[in-house]
Amino acid sequence: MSTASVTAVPALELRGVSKVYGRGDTAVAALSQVSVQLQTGQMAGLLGPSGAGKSTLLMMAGLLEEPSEGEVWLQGRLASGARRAIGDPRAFRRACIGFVFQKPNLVSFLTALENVLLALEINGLRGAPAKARAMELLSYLDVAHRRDNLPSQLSGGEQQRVAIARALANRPPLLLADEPTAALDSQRGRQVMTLFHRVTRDTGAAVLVVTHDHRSLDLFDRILDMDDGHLKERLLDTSAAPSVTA
Ligand SMILES: Nc1ncnc2c1ncn2[C@@H]1O[C@H](COP(=O)(O)OP(=O)(O)OP(=O)(O)O)[C@@H](O)[C@H]1O
Repeated sequence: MSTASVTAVPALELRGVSKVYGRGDTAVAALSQVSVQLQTGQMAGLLGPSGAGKSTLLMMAGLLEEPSEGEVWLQGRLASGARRAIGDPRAFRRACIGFVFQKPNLVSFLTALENVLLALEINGLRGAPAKARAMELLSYLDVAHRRDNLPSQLSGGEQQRVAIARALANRPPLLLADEPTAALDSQRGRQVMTLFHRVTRDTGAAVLVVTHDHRSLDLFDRILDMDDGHLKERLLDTSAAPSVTA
């Protein structure tokens, strides 16, 4: 048997990524030479003060913006710039990246179930298989009993659970979340963060979460600290297991 080690392809890799907004005197260096890898099955927290560049990093990782310099690689393929090897970035994004934002942004006139079905339909899944998949997701996120309710009839935590179900609809290998618990009280925030932890373990997705919530840091495999556009990995004490029963 070969003893050669197999190197896993990172779900996400930034290579020397910089982002400058504007020009001349008004130019803002939002990201400066950021290099980082995120493996499948890892949950990483992205922390830092306001204006540090966290959302900008997420935008690059999610192909919502192009870097000024450097490269974004997704699942081992160059995903940024003119030489990108992923085809249409919008189609790739729809199929391979799930997004969760601070506000759930559910479609207000569709029920919880219909919101998840919409995400499936956009990727070509309809009818009974789509309904089965949507119900599976709503059950997984403990909101199946609210499937026929409109977003306005759901609590903030329930809406965020539906938004996570929607983000997971197409089994994306990468999930990006920008302050998903900022609008929730600490208990509901912990519950939502615990769900991300569960998703990472159950689906093997790589999960990157921008957060200011220091109370849930025990749930993360890695902490990435951003300051003034620079990224630094925090050394963690891995001896303490997280409590995920919240
Ligand atoms: N579209 C833009 N045009 C110009 N400047 C921008 C733009 N987007 C972000 N910036 C600037 O880039 C820097 C980083 O912003 P970013 O939103 O990434 O920070 P952040 O860490 O996510 O902050 P917060 O925690 O407040 O959301 C800030 O100085 C911001 O003002």
